[in-house]
Amino acid sequence: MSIQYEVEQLADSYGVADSFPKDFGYGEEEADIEDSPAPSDSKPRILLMGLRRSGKSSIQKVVFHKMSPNETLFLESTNKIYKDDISSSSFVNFQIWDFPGQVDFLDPTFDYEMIFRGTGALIFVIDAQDDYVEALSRLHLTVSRAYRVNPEINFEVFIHKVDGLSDDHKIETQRDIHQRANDDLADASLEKLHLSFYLTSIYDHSIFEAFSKVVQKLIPQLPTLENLLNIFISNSGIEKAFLFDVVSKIYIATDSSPVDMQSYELCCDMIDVVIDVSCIYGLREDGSGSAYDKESMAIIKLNNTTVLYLKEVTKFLALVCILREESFERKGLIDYNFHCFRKAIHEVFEVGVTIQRPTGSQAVGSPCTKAVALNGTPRNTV
Ligand SMILES: Nc1nc2c(ncn2[C@@H]2O[C@H](COP(=O)(O)OP(=O)(O)OP(=O)(O)O)[C@@H](O)[C@H]2O)c(=O)[nH]1
Repeated sequence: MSIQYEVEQLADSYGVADSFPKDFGYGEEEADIEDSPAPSDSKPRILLMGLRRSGKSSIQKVVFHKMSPNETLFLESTNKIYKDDISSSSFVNFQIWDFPGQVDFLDPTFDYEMIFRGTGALIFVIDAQDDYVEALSRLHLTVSRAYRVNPEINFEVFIHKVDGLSDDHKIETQRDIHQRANDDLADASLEKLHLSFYLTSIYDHSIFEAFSKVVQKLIPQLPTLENLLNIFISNSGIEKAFLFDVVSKIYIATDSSPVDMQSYELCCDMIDVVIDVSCIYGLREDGSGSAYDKESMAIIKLNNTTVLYLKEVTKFLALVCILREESFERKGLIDYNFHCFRKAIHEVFEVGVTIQRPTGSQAVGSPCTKAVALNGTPRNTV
């Protein structure tokens, strides 16, 4: 498909400190930000668990560190818990803990009570290209332990590496894993424990889509965001709108019309184009400046009368819309509605920050640890 694009004023300045370094600002292990509301260990966390070589580290590297899928072939096995704090450059203020495959619950040094108590979501990764009998028994052991400690955890199962399977085989594998995992829970009288299943691969957008759904469940403001998006698109003649965390390309909310993978992929690709072009042409001569800032916006006109429209919402968030060319003729109206939408989003997250502030760090184990803290609005820009 040939693409004609205009990228306007991609970057001006957010200051050197806010510029995107090569990995878009993600720190390595446990990089804590100075004005972080909670000490790094009490931040809500997402756990990545599963058997050895199931693909846990690859998922984390591809989604949050821009590693290309082929490079994951050279990843070494993880042999201790790897804590990745992604709050300094992402909207979502959480930690991801990547576990080594062989976590032993009987090991007295493994304080699983402490770990599960502060957990928002537990992602269990199953290698769909391998025999998954052992993975299923490990899944059962892990989720039943975790549920006893903290029934508030969202349990997510990634049936991973499905790029190697045919479409029929994918459906059959998902059905089989779903059936067996739930039978095991029923046998243990744990019917209330709900597992969600996703077919994923790092070689396409499915891993970003699945991670988006996991993160969305942890955002308390989700219904408000969806509502705002619905109002915005219905008053602007827009077909679909996604609110993206720019760095990870996770969408944290969309309007209530169904998501089709193609639209999502198109929007992800647009973010890549904007950031890449901006990194080349948007920085100052001395290389300072930021690839994404308040001025960031882009319009891409496709040759099938579809228009993609991207605009900055906050330091970490962008709105990407899909609309028809004829609707785009009323750009003034869209921009006015966007202005109101942006203001509302800032208000939603300002309230969130104000509510979080008096309590300071969240008490580990309190019900609110399920919800991720959000970097929705930069405090000094509203
Ligand atoms: N085909 C395919 N291979 C994948 C996918 N994800 C990961 N892999 C490969 O699986 C292998 C193991 O990946 P890792 O990410 O190291 O697995 P891990 O679960 O972190 O392993 P441990 O650190 O030993 O627990 C690597 O060779 C990856 O390239 C996928 O979606 N599809």
